Order: sequence, then C-alpha cells, then structure tokens
Amino acid sequence: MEDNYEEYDNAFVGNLGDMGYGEDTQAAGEPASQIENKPKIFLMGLKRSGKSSIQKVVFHKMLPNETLFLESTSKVVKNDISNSSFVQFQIWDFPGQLDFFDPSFDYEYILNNCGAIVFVIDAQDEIIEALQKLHQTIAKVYQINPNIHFEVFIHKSDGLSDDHKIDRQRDIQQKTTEELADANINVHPSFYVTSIYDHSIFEAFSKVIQKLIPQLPTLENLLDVFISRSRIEKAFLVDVVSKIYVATDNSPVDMQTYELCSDMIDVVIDVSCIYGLKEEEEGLGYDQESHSVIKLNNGMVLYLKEVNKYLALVCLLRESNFDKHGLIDYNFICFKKAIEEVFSRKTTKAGAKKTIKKAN
Ligand SMILES: Nc1nc2c(ncn2[C@@H]2O[C@H](COP(=O)(O)OP(=O)(O)OP(=O)(O)O)[C@@H](O)[C@H]2O)c(=O)[nH]1
Repeated sequence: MEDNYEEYDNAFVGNLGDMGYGEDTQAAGEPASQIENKPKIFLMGLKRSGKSSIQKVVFHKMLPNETLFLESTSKVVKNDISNSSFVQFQIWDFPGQLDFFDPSFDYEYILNNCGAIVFVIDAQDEIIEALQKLHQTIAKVYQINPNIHFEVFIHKSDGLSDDHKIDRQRDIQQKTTEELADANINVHPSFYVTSIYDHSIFEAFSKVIQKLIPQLPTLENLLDVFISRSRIEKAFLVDVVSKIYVATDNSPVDMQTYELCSDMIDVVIDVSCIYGLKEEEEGLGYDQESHSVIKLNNGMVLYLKEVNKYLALVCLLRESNFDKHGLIDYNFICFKKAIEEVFSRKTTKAGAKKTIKKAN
C-alpha cells in the first residue's frame, strides 16, 4: 500500500498530541510512527472536482489561476502541513478515480486515524454521480469509524448565480439528509459553498480545522472576554501561514471582515519581508515584534499582534474605541499569557503521559 503514496513537504515538525494542536516543541525529523499518528483530513470526491486545487491554494499559496494547469492526481498524495504552520496535520488527497473501498486497499487501517473527510462536489457539473459516491462513502466509513466528521464542499461556486448557489446547496443537503435517514445512518454532515477564487475556501477550511481543535471552547471564551473588555467588534486568531482562523469570538462571522483581517496579514508579512529582513536573511518576516495598526477610511481600525510563532490576533474595532489603545495593549498581554497557558498545559499533559508510560 505504501507504494501508492507520493509525499511532498517533508518538513515534519510539531507536537500535536492526540488529535490536537500545540506549540512547536519538537525538532525536525520525527520518527515515521509519529508522522503516521498525525491527525488526518482526507480530501475525496469525483475526478476534477477540485481537490488538489483546494489544498494547493490554501496550504501552498498557489494562485487560483495556476490550478488550471494541475494534472490529474494518479496516486494518494500525503501532504504534511509544514513546520511553519500552527495547523499541523496531514492532508491526504485521493485521486477521483480511486476506489477507496477496494478490498486490496487497507482502508480500515487508514480510517482509524482520520479526523475529517472533506468531500468535494463540483457544483458546476451534474451532481448525481457525486451524490451517490458521497452517500456510499459516508455509509461505509460510518461502519468503521463513526467519529469522523463529514464535511461537504459544494465547490466551484464562482460559476453560479446567487440563486443557483442556494438551490444547489438545498438540493444536495436535502438529498443527503434523506438518504442517510432512510439508511438509518446517524451522521450529520456539514455543508459549505466554496470556491478557490474567493475567501470561502479559507473560511470553510477554518471551520473544518476548528472541529479538530480540542481547546476551541477555551480559545473562544478568551476571545469573547478580550473583545468585550477592549471594545472590539470582531477578533480572529489566525494561523499566519495558511490564514486559516483557528478561533474567533462568538459573534457571527461576516465574510468581508474575515477577508479584511486576512488581507492585513498579507500586508504585514509583505512589508516585513521587503523592509524588515536584513540582507541575505530568509524567513517569513514574522516575529515577537510583529504588530500593526491600520486606520481605514470608514472609521474602523485593524489591529494585529503576534501571539506566538504561528498565530496572530487580528481585530476590527471602531476608531472611536481606539482612543484607549493602552488598555487594548494591556488586555492583549493578558490574553497572550492565557493562550500560552492553554497550550503549555497541553504540552505538559502530553509530557506527563509519556513519563508515566516510561515508568510502566
Ligand atoms: N471555477 C473554478 N474552477 C476550479 C475551482 N477549484 C478547482 N477548479 C478547477 O478544476 C479543475 C480540476 O481541479 P483539480 O484540483 O485538478 O481536481 P481534482 O479533484 O484534484 O482532480 P483529480 O486529481 O482528477 O481527482 C482545474 O482546472 C481547476 O482550476 C473553483 O473553485 N472554481
């Protein structure tokens, strides 16, 4: 089976613990067993539905137009999200033509360590075959590992009118729910309308990843307290490399605000790379000193601060509430300390587990 895999991005770093995320506590060169144990997200769907494009655009900064030249995937591609990212897991891209449930394929083994299956449906194409494959996949996977999250991306939505998008989503959602109810399968997939040509794909992936972060409720509570004490409208805790938000406060997410915050990261990184790095120095242009305030012409302010090596806090607030920015800076220091504690606890717990194991 191993021969079926093609690997790229061999930078395996990070301590995920059990299906979690955490600080970078380990150096490169993890043993193979640890790599295998990383949480996995499977990208599935029919041929040419857009699976490889999604992971290239979200995790490899490929421009959407460049995906036009991607060749069809012929082998399972295991993609380890690189050491420069907080979001560390494996994404397995399954070729559309592969029969996942072929008896020669050890699917039971690989499904045991899978956190989520992202099933991509080309919304511009006929959906009957895609739906059949989706229902068949859910039914079989559920028997083996009922804990897997099912995430359905109704993809290539850029080619559809707003009405058409809603119809497609309703249609797919309804047929899937009915089919699963008829088969007595107690699974409730989530549906997202996505496109690589806008931020919808980043937003959808953020939600997929968040379900796999055990500390999510704590992070959300911390963000809620932070924004209410600092008179901030919206705050995102963003993975700087992928621009996936790993948590946000409990107010609803508006796509434009997320786009703004995500664009701000690009601006800060670009300016730092061009003007902040010394000659011949390489890097992301992001460190403990990274922070930025941008005043917009609509009376709002964007505020960015480094939280740790991988994460930034990006907030949107009214300019009139920015007069006491000393208070915001102080609250941020408290917030940052709390975040450090959340993840150091996890690391300590993992360390303690290992020590107990050793003693036994
Ligand atoms: N309009 C539009 N086209 C997209 C989008 N995402 C992917 N595509 C195009 O869809 C085509 C197929 O994309 P791939 O990523 O190769 O599809 P795949 O699912 O990996 O295909 P296989 O490897 O054959 O399984 C490419 O030409 C992409 O440019 C999207 O959001 N909108």
